[in-house]
Amino acid sequence: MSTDTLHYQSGFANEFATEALPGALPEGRNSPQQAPYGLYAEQLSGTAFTAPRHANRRSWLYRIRPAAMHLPFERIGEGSRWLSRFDEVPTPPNQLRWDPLPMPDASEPTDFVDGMVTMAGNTSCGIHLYAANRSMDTRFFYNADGEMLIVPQEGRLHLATEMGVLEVEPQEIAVIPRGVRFQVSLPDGQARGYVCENYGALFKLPDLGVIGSNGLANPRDFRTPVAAYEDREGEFELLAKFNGHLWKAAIGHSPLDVVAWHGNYAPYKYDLRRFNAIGSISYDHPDPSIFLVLQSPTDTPGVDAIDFVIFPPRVLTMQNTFRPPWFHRNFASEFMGLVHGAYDAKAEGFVPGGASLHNCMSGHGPDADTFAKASSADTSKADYITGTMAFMFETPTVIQPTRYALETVQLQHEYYRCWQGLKKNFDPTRP
Ligand SMILES: O=C(O)Cc1cc(O)ccc1O
Ligand SMILES: [Fe+2]
Repeated sequence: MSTDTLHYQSGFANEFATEALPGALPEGRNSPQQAPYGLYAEQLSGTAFTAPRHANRRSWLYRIRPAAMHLPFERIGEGSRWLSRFDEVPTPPNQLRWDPLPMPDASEPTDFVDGMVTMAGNTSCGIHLYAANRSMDTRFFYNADGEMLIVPQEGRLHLATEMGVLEVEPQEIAVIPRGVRFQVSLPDGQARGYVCENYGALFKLPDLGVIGSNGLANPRDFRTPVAAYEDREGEFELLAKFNGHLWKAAIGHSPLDVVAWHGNYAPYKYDLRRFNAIGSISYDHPDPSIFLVLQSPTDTPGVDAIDFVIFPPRVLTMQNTFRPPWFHRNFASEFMGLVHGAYDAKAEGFVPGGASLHNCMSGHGPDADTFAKASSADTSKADYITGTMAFMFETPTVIQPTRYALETVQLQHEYYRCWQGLKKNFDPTRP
C-alpha cells in the first residue's frame, strides 16, 4: 500500500490535538495571556463562527510568528494558467476527452503552483491539472478561494503544511483546507495529477443511510498530520490565491512555524484503496452515487455542490445484467480522471492522466467495443475488476471548460467516434 512512513492522527474532522514540543499546547484555554515557549496563539476558522456545531470547523495554532507578518502582496501577472472564471468561451454540449498533460520539460523547472492549468469549473469548483518537475524550495502557498482536493496521478507529493507534513502517492488523495499555508516538494522529481478546488461547503463524509454504520470511506482511514515546525529565516515568497488571482508577498521566515495546534480544521489524506465498495449482488448496475467518497453539501438536502466519486477495483456479480455503466444522460455534469489502469466503460482512449467531461444532458456511456463485449458476456460468472482507479468530480451545475481546455492539443477531437460504431440491432420481429 502507501509508501508513506510519516506519523498521522486518525479520523475525519476530529478534535485533534498535537504538539511538536512538550507542553506547547495551552491547557484548558485557547488564548492564555502568554502562550507556552513564547508562541503566538492564532485562530484559523474554516466556517462562519456561528455555523452549527456539527459543521463548525476551526483550529488554534501556536506559532513562532503570526500569519500577519509578511510584506504587502502584489498581483502576479497574467502568466498563470490557473483561472477562476469560466465564461471565456461558450460551453459546448459535446462529450469531451483529453490526453494527459505532458510533464514539463527539464529545461523549464515548474513547481506545483506554476504547473497548475485550469481545465474547467463553475460556481462550485475549479478543476485543474498539475504537472511539475520542481520543488517549491523558497515558496509557500495558500488558497483563500477554496479547499484543494488533490488527486495525484504520477509521482508522490510531499506536502509540508503549517499543521504538519503529509505525503501522498497516486491512488491516495490529500485535502488542504482553505487558508492553510503549504509547500510542495517532489520526492520522485516530477509529478502530475488533478485538483478540485472547492469554493463551497467543506468536503464531508456522506451519510450512509441503510448501508449502516460502516462502509464506503471509513472515517478512521483519514489521516491528519502531527504538528511539525521549522524555525527558518531567509528570503522567501508567500503566494496566495485570493479572489480568483494569484498574489505574492515577500516573507522573511518560513510560515510553516506552527509548533502545536488543536482543532478540527486541518489537512488530511486518504488512501482510495481503502474504500469499501458496496454494489449490487443481484441484478442491474446501480447509480454511481454508491461510490461517493466526499461531498460538498448545499442547503438542499440530497443535492451536493460537488461529489467526489471513485471507481475502484471491485467484483461484479450482477446476473442477466449489462454490467458496465449504462447509456445515460444526467442532470449532473461529470468531469472524470483516471489515476491508473483502465475504466470499465471505455475500452480505449481514456488513459491514465487523461480526463473527460460529460456535461448536463449530454448522452454518453460505454463505447461500441465495451457494449459489444458486455452484451454477450457470461453473467453467471463474476467479473474481477482489478488494477484500476478512476474518479469523477460531479456537480449539479454545468462544468464550463476553459479556452485552454478547448484549444489544447490534448483534446481528442475524434472522441465522438467511440459511439459511432454502435450497430442498429433493432428487429421488430424478435422480441
Ligand atoms: O459516465 C460515467 O462513466 C460515470 C458513470 C458511471 C456509472 O457507473 C454510472 C453513471 C455514470 O455517469
Ligand atoms: Fe456518466
